[in-house]
Amino acid sequence: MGICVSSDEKAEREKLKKTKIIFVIGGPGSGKGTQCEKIVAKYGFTHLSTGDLLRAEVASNSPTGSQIKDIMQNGYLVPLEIVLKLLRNAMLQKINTCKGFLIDGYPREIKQGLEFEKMIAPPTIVLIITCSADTMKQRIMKRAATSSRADDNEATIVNRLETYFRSTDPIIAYYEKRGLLRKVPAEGDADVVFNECCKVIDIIL
Ligand SMILES: Nc1ccn([C@@H]2O[C@H](COP(=O)(O)OP(=O)(O)OP(=O)(O)O)[C@@H](O)[C@H]2O)c(=O)n1
Ligand SMILES: Nc1nc2c(ncn2[C@@H]2O[C@H](COP(=O)(O)OP(=O)(O)O)[C@@H](O)[C@H]2O)c(=O)[nH]1
Ligand SMILES: [Mg+2]
Repeated sequence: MGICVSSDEKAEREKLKKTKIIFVIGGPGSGKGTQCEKIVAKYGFTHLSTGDLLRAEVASNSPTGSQIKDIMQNGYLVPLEIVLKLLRNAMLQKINTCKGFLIDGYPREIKQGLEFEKMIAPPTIVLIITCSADTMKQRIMKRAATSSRADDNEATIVNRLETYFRSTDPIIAYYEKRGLLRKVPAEGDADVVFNECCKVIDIIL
């Protein structure tokens, strides 16, 4: 028996396939959010941070929110169906007006990336922002002073870094092999990092 796909759904899929999609990955505190903000200002892309979508879900006190609250507070990964559903809905809300998507903090494991391709579309490129664990730690501790994020504390940072380093090597290898990976070193000043991001983005426009 064939699967019935409505014409609306087909149209949605087609639109998503035509849109530019940039995955922005990098460790906690590497500067993903900062660079995305700059990219939005220059290129008019739509920025969707998976972390922000999940935090909004927790703040809404929905059943899903209470299911994921502790996972996030401890720095572990949320089940991928939950992340993907929130992401797809957010993309569909913007699909008619957006010039392209920056998907910040996604994928966290290869499986998240594969499911995204099945449900949505392949990414145009994968931008990885890289700096040392020490730099990430310092940046998060600085952000912690003003962020009021439940996971911006020393104990959770250790877990977040561990989760990141454990899952990222396979992601890098996977997208590198497909020729989609673009590496931007991020030890320096945010404006210098942005210059490098622009070089990568200008090529896909
Ligand atoms: N694709 C994603 C994105 C986020 N998370 C969960 O949401 C938390 C916060 O994600 P994010 O805001 O992206 O935080 P960090 O990776 O720590 O990055 P940063 O603080 O640098 O933005 C993660 O620790 C994880 O529990 C997840 O499970 N899957
Ligand atoms: N020196 C420097 N600091 C940065 C850079 N990018 C971000 N920061 C700082 O590091 C902290 C974390 O940045 P954020 O964009 O939230 O990183 P994310 O966790 O990867 O989204 C913020 O307080 C920023 O001010 C950078 O390129 N250079
Ligand atoms: Mg962020």
